[in-house]
Amino acid sequence: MTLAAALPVAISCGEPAGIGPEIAAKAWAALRGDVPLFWIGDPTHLPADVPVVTIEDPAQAAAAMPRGLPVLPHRFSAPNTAGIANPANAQGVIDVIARGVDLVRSGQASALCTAPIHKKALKDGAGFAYPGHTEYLQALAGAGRAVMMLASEQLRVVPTTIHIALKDVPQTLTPALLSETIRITAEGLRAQFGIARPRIAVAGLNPHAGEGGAMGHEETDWIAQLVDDMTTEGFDLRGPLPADTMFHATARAGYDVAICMYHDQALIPIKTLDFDRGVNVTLGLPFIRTSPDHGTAFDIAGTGVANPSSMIEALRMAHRMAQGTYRT
Ligand SMILES: NC(=O)C1=CN([C@@H]2O[C@H](COP(=O)(O)OP(=O)(O)OC[C@H]3O[C@@H](n4cnc5c(N)ncnc54)[C@H](O)[C@@H]3O)[C@@H](O)[C@H]2O)C=CC1
Ligand SMILES: NCC(=O)COP(=O)(O)O
Repeated sequence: MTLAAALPVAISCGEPAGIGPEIAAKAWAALRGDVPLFWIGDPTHLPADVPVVTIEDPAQAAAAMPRGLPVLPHRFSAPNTAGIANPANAQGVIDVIARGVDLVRSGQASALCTAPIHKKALKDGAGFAYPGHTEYLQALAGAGRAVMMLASEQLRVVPTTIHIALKDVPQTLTPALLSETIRITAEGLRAQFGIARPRIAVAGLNPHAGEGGAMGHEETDWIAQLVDDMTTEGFDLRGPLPADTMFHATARAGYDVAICMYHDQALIPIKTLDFDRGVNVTLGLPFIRTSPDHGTAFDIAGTGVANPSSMIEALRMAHRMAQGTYRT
């Protein structure tokens, strides 16, 4: 399909005080011949030297791409300062995400690629009830559970529990939650990544995967049994594996995705291996959503040094998934 004929990917602006506007503009410059896209946000938040083409309709995005970053304007009411979130802009950030979802679900955009939000700024500024995009998109979709996966060339990881305090992980982690996470992940890898029978590694919760009950009991109580039961059902599973030894190169070659028990168990290995090229993709939604793996980077916002590579990978992945051509 030609660039002009393909539906564009919608980019939500994310936190305007962060690096989101800068990496979106840099991604446009890198992808203008490859990926039709448009940015939803306030054009005054973009770096001053970015050529902007204001559009009224996503259908105008592809034709605008050679001339500048296509922008579907969404005006914010309060001033924006790089590196300092303005609470008065929090609701605008949330509204732009919802607008992007509407455009994808109404068939005007092919996928949503979200620039990073500052979770605390949204909570403090607008009482945002969700700890992240994943949970918000799940609520907007109203179609069951959404699962976070981070993917790069070297590794894919899924945190079973996501944005919760470490002390709450053991109670939140249940057989039903883990089983559902494995099912959604397997289906997502089949449908969106072209892996017919994904090889799935399941991490333990405790050091050394509990070492037979010597260092924790969740593995012997139920995780090992769940892995056995789902293997009998036909899933290609291994585990529970000690998390400290399942991410080295030889171990990684043995599976397509690692199901982890909590946020940092999953995200530390992938961000250490591939911070610049990791992509956050939400599985289980009735539409495509990707995002860079990093956050708002307030410490470098406005300085022009932000690396757009992860954003570029996220946009490429979204576009190829929408075209049905994304294969690992
Ligand atoms: N998808 C999303 O909306 C995400 C949002 N966040 C949010 O971002 C905020 C800040 O989180 P942090 O933990 O500080 O992580 P961060 O990723 O924003 O920054 C961590 C470090 O990496 C650097 N960095 C990040 N992205 C970079 C890029 N593209 N180019 C060059 N350097 C880069 C930063 O300058 C900083 O030194 C938090 O509110 C967090 O919740 C974090 C991850 C994803
Ligand atoms: N650490 C990953 C992260 O916070 C991204 O979460 P989400 O906003 O994509 O749900």
